[in-house]
Amino acid sequence: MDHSAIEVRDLSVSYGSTPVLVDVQLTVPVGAGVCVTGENGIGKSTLLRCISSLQKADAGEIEVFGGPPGSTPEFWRAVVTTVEPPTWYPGLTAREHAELVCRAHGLSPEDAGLDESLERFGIASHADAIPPSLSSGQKQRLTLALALLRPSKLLILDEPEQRLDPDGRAMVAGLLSDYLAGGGTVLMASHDDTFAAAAGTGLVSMADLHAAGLP
Ligand SMILES: Nc1ncnc2c1ncn2[C@@H]1O[C@H](COP(=O)(O)OP(=O)(O)OP(=O)(O)O)[C@@H](O)[C@H]1O
Repeated sequence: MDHSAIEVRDLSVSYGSTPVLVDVQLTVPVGAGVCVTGENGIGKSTLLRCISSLQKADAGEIEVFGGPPGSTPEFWRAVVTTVEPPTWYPGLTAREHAELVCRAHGLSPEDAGLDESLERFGIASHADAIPPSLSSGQKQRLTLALALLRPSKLLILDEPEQRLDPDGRAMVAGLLSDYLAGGGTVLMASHDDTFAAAAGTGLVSMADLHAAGLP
């Protein structure tokens, strides 16, 4: 049966008595790139967390590739989310983190292009450092390198451009554009319209996702 990559219907989330998402609707077809935009605090991360199954909504339905998010190993094989800040394994280097990601997905580091990836992301010279010792931008580069090193069908990225320098933003945008060209689906939140356009994603305003206007 054909289904969308993401289908969100009537999603509502409140923090205490404060509604953040009210009857939010969103459809992301397979192979599409969507960038959710909007002011700080409007609920972009909350939406991405719910779609990633990292947060329960108060009401509404979410389907990812036709099923409930987060409930099966198939979901986690298909979906990469960087919505939650990464946790690093104590004492493992950046390269060893990348090796783990490859092997967990049945790939040899050579076949996955680990060295090329570390090179492309500008972290090859820090491959033997542990991630907590990297700068914030280098940590973000490593996070995205790990996200793209493994096979997937859907990327859910919360402000992937944050902390990246202009060259880094252009490089990541190019890789996301390639990911879409290869048939992958991207849902991200961003404050950088230029980055979103370079990545090949279409802009969707968070305010417009509320069926009855903003809460
Ligand atoms: N765990 C929480 N407890 C209480 N309030 C929260 C919690 N998480 C988020 N909020 C509030 O919900 C609103 C939406 O937050 P969210 O992080 O989803 O917004 P955002 O659009 O991603 O913002 P930004 O552009 O700053 O990243 C904000 O007002 C925020 O303070």
